[in-house]
Order: sequence, then structure tokens, then C-alpha cells
Amino acid sequence: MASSEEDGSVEEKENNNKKKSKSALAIAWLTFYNIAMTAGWLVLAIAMLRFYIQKGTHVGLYRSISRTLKFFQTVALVEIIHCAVGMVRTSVIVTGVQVCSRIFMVWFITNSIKQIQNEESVILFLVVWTVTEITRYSFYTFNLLKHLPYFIKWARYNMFIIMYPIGVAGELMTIYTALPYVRRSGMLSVRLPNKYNVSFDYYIFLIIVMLSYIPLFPQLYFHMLRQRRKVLHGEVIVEKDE
Ligand SMILES: CCCCCCCCCCCCC[C@@H](O)CC(=O)SCCNC(=O)CCNC(=O)[C@H](O)C(C)(C)COP(=O)(O)OP(=O)(O)OC[C@H]1O[C@@H](n2cnc3c(N)ncnc32)[C@H](O)[C@@H]1OP(=O)(O)O
Repeated sequence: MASSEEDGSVEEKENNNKKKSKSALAIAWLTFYNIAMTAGWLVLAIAMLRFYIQKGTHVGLYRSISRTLKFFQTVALVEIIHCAVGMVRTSVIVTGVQVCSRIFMVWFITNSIKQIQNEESVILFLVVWTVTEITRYSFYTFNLLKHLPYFIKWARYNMFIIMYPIGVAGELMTIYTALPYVRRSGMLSVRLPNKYNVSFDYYIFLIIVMLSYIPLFPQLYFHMLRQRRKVLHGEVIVEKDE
């Protein structure tokens, strides 16, 4: 009896150790990930600033930073995995919408439609994304290291109030500007007749994407407002299953 109790406690200890080492591994990974992402977005910020100071114009800025932007924004897909495996306490859907809409903007809008790369709206969302991501990833890093300066916490849960709508405005204006080029070129569209008997109109798809901001964006915005109340004002929020 005593020995089986002992066995039980040894097993329990082992399980606890496993859990501990797993979470330590997760913390190590997240710390590395957040530091790398903070650095990546800082590199982007510096590159954009240098370009503008040297050239005195935003024309050509997107092209000069596009590789770095594509790399770091695409890597953010990992965040969906973080949520899916329970490494972070965030909804997969909320993160999925946030990350996929960014990936879509980068790869299927700005990267694919060269004519719009010098639009001011592109610079608008790029600047907003960059400021937001430097704040967000440094918030996660310092939080994991348990040395979170209040101004970073404050910035993380206040700046989005203004930044989110500005970023969304930049994205929507960019898609809107892209519409005539997409219509004229017929890019990424599949016309009938073809052997698979399917058709796809990228122009219509973009209009649907723009419309989908109406139901989706408020959900992300209200999610952040709830996070703000929880973190800054200590409110206990009962989340519905998302
Ligand atoms: C195929 C075509 C698709 C087209 C779809 C079109 C519709 C799109 C509509 C939406 C448009 C969005 C546009 C957007 O791109 C515009 C902008 O971004 S503008 C710039 C302003 N943006 C922001 O401020 C972004 C705000 N959003 C976010 O921060 C996140 O992305 C979000 C997932 C929305 C919220 O984050 P989260 O729920 O994680 O909140 P918290 O930060 O408070 O964290 C919660 C807990 O999780 C821990 N956590 C999360 N991630 C990490 C990490 N990487 N490392 C460590 N820890 C992490 C965090 O610490 C919290 O833990 P705890 O609760 O234990 O403290």
C-alpha cells in the first residue's frame, strides 16, 4: 500500500515535472520568438525611417522593405499554432483573422499589384503595423521576463484604440485603389469556359473581403477593449467560446 502510494506520488511528480519542463520550453520558445519579432519590426522601422530621411519621399519605400516585411509578417502564422496548441491563451479564430488578413494584404494585394505600392495608404498601414508590432512583441517579451515597464503595458492596451481604425482605413483604401487594376488585368481570376468548369473573379472577391471588415473588425476591436479592461483595470471578464 505504502509503496503504491509512493509510486503514485513519484508518478505525479514525474507528470508535474513533465508539465513544468514543457511550460519552461514553451516560455523559452515564446521569449525567443517575441525577441526575434521585436527585432524584425524594429529593423523595418529603422529601414523605413532611413529611406524617408535619405530620399525625402515615400516613393520606392515599399519596394525597399518588402522582403523583410514579407518575411516577418509571414512568420506570424506561427501565432495561430501557438493558440491551437494552447501555448498562449488567445482564441485561434481571433488570431487567425488578424494574421490572415495581414498575410492577405502583404502577399495578395501589395506584393501582387505593383501599381499600388507607392500609394500613401500603403505607408499608412505599414507605419501603423510597425508601431503596433514593436509595442506588442516587446510587451509579450517583457511580460515573459517578468519585468514589464508600465509604459509598454499602457501603450499595448491604449494605442490600439487609435491605431486599429487607422490601420484598417489604410488597408481598405489600398484594396479600393487596387480594384481598377485588378478589373483591367483580370489577375488571379479564372474565366469560363475551362476544363474544370469553375470561375473565380478576384475583383468580386476583393469587394467581399472589403465588406467582411464590417462584421470582423468590430470583433477584434471589442476583443482588445475587453483585454484592456482586464489588464489595465483588473476586470474579470467571462469570455464566451469564440
Ligand atoms: C483570406 C482573406 C481574409 C480577409 C479577412 C478580412 C477581414 C479582416 C478584418 C480585420 C482587420 C484587421 C486589420 C489589422 O491588420 C489592422 C491592424 O492591425 S492595424 C494596427 C493595430 N493593430 C493592433 O493593435 C493589433 C491588435 N491585435 C492583437 O494584438 C492580436 O492580434 C489579437 C489576436 C487581436 C489580440 O491579442 P491577444 O488576444 O493575444 O491579447 P493579449 O495581447 O492581451 O494576450 C492574451 C494572452 O496571450 C498571451 N500571448 C499572446 N501572444 C503571445 C506571445 N506571442 N507571447 C507570449 N504571450 C502571448 C498574452 O500574454 C496573454 O496572456 P495572459 O492572458 O496569460 O496574460
